[in-house]
Amino acid sequence: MTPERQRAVWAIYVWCRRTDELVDGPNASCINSTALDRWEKRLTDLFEGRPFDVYDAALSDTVSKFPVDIQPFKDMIEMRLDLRKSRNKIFDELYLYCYYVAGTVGLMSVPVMGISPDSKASTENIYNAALALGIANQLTNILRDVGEDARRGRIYLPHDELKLAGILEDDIFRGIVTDKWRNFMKGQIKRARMFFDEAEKGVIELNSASRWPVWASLVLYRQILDAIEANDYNNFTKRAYVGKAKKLLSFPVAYARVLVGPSKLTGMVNT
Ligand SMILES: CC(C)=CCC/C(C)=C/CC/C(C)=C/CC/C(C)=C/COP(=O)(O)OP(=O)(O)O
Repeated sequence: MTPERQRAVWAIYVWCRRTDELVDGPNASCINSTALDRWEKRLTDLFEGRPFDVYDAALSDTVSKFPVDIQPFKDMIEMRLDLRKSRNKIFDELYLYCYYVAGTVGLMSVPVMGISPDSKASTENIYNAALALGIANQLTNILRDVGEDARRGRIYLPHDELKLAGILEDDIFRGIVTDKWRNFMKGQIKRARMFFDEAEKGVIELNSASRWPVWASLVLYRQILDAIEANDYNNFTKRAYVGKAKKLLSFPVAYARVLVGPSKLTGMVNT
């Protein structure tokens, strides 16, 4: 990415990381809605060019250079307290959680990545693809960390789908890979891949300088799903990850994939 875009992505990352630490970090129990109101006030101040500290100033700089919208940042703050729960009854609840923790990051990123001047796609479709990548990444993150989250007393997977698959919470806490678990995980992985497919349609519509890093990140994160399958769905005690060799191989493949622009590839048809 261009140095300016790199700095902008770092500034967004740092703000998201600080927000995540506030709400989900080691001292989250001391953070109440008043504290989050103060954090949101700092956000509106930095968007208006009045940053509080050097990190806020980095995001102020980004806001002054790219048409970044404040709403996804507010969304990431607004709902975090309500969503800080350790269970999801249905997928809609899990989806909402993924939107606020990761979908928002996709929406924050599009103005920095830039849309190709050759793109024929609607802005809405491109933002939907960015949202889908955030959701896909977060779902993958959740499927990778089932054992780790369970050890923290958290089961993000939809309760109704677990019940339908005949899986009890205790089965997850015990961490035994059964055929029921394998079948359940196959469905979860299939759904996560659907969101990656949705995201793919939008990558090619981005500015040429941004396509490769975004595509590479999509390919790399999606390969975590392959690693879970390769581990025979044991995401209880085995951490699925993409090895260095496979990662390195992914970069030239990703580069070749995005060399052509939206005008030549069947990117996103205006629907
Ligand atoms: C596709 C189009 C049109 C644009 C791209 C838009 C982008 C860049 C989307 C990506 C959004 C993104 C990076 C979301 C964050 C996903 C995620 C799982 C974050 C978790 O981060 P960590 O908490 O550091 O992960 P670990 O759990 O591995 O520590």
